[in-house]
Amino acid sequence: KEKVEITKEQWALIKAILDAYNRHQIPQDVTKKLLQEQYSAEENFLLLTEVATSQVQVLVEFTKNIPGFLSLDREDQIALLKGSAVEAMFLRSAQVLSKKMPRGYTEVLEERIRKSGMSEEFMTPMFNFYKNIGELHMTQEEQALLTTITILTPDRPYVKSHEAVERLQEIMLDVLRKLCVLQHPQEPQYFARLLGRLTELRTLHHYHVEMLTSWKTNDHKFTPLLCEIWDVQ
Ligand SMILES: Cc1cccc(C)c1Nc1c(-c2c(F)cccc2F)nc2cccc(C)n12
Repeated sequence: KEKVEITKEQWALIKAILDAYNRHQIPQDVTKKLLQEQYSAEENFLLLTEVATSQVQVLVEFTKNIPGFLSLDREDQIALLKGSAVEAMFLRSAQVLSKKMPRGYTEVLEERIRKSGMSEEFMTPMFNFYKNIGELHMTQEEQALLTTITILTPDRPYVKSHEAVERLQEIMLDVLRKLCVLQHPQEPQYFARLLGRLTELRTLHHYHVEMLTSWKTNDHKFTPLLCEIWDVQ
């Protein structure tokens, strides 16, 4: 039986990332609107655009608090954010949709997604992902670390110092691996299952690019921040 030891420094890292992850949540006024506004495809899409924009803002704040991230090359920081945003947002919305949020927020969000004029071919894999994440019953620490590992993916477009990002990601992977062994002793393959979700995220990322194009074609409006993060004209 492998003896797993999490060092003092690694506990401090876990705590810093978890605090940042919990500190940066979507503002109440945005989530309140989800419960109040009426249901039409247009209204649902508008609300999801607001939630998406808010999720990007929350993501940028969270990323700035990842230990070591601000020491990376400035342009690489931008490249990592642009390259990982939708994957981190899929993880964040999966966590919201899989746990029972207060006041039926989860059901309302799901309902609005299903009735926002999104094509079936994207809806199915997306809700499949949400179900797969839900079945993992990840702890808060695991969610925050998995999001951090997604952001610190070295092979995003335009990343120059590949090694510097890889080194940082490896530190996080080692912490997550140990945490999984300690928190899921009955499931030796749990860490591997978590990493398998990162592969699923890449597929959803490709679907998302197509979604953006089809929304654009149907003349859907985005906010300037969403246009900037996903290079939409
Ligand atoms: C907030 C939300 C939650 C679940 C599903 C969806 C479709 C959304 N909304 C959007 C997403 C998006 C995301 F924010 C998280 C996950 C996957 C995503 F497709 N991306 C975009 C891009 C332009 C406009 C919107 C409305 N939009």
